[in-house]
Amino acid sequence: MKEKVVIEAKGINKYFYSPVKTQVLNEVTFQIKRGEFVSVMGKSGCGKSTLLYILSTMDTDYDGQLFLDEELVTGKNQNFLSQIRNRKIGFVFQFHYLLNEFSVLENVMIPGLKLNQRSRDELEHIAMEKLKIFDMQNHAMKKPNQLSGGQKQRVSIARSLMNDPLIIMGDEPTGNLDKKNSDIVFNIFKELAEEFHQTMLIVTHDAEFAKGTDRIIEMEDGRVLNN
Ligand SMILES: Nc1ncnc2c1ncn2[C@@H]1O[C@H](COP(=O)(O)OP(=O)(O)OP(=O)(O)O)[C@@H](O)[C@H]1O
Repeated sequence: MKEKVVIEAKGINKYFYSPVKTQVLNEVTFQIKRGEFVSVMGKSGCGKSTLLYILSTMDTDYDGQLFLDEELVTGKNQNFLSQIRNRKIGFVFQFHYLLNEFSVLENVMIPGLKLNQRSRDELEHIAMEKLKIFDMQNHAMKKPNQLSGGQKQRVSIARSLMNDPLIIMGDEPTGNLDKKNSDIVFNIFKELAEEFHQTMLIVTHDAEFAKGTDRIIEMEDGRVLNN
């Protein structure tokens, strides 16, 4: 069976204008198919985060075309784009952005509230199921600041799964962790790839992490070297 193309970037160019016009992405073109676990690597400043902002529809100021789930998203209005983000994309960042005033369970539920369709009971049930995947159900009632760094990152990944996203995008998800916790987090991503066929695009400096993914997109000076 031919796998669906989940992300397609076609000739993406991006410029920043301060202090002078500088091209930071140069004809970026690639496809990611369903179930692929892909990492993006390249030296600091080569454009990885800039690319991720565009792919996640947060930055709309670029030339070229972006298709998500075989639908053109370039040029669509903010309302449409926020729907796409909430329904189709799960985010995992270097710093977890969990909210300390809410419990672990409530933090995982937050992306679910944005879809506005399910009752609180349903959302709690789904969030608990997501925590169970990572063996974090016994921490559900704690506050994030009562968890270790690795546990916080597991909660962030559980949160990214809340709306069963088509794709998970990560920006340095192991960047702030020691070796032991990086390995734990990598194994979680690997499990999502193998057991759930989850499509994932992860920006990383961690060569060991990247080696374990299905494919590495290498960037240099705003270009993709291998597509
Ligand atoms: N808002 C901005 N205005 C001007 N230049 C910017 C802006 N944001 C990023 N840049 C420049 O664009 C280039 C790409 O930055 P980007 O953050 O995408 O790199 P990166 O590969 O993610 O780097 P790192 O690995 O250090 O996070 C860099 O030269 C950076 O200085």
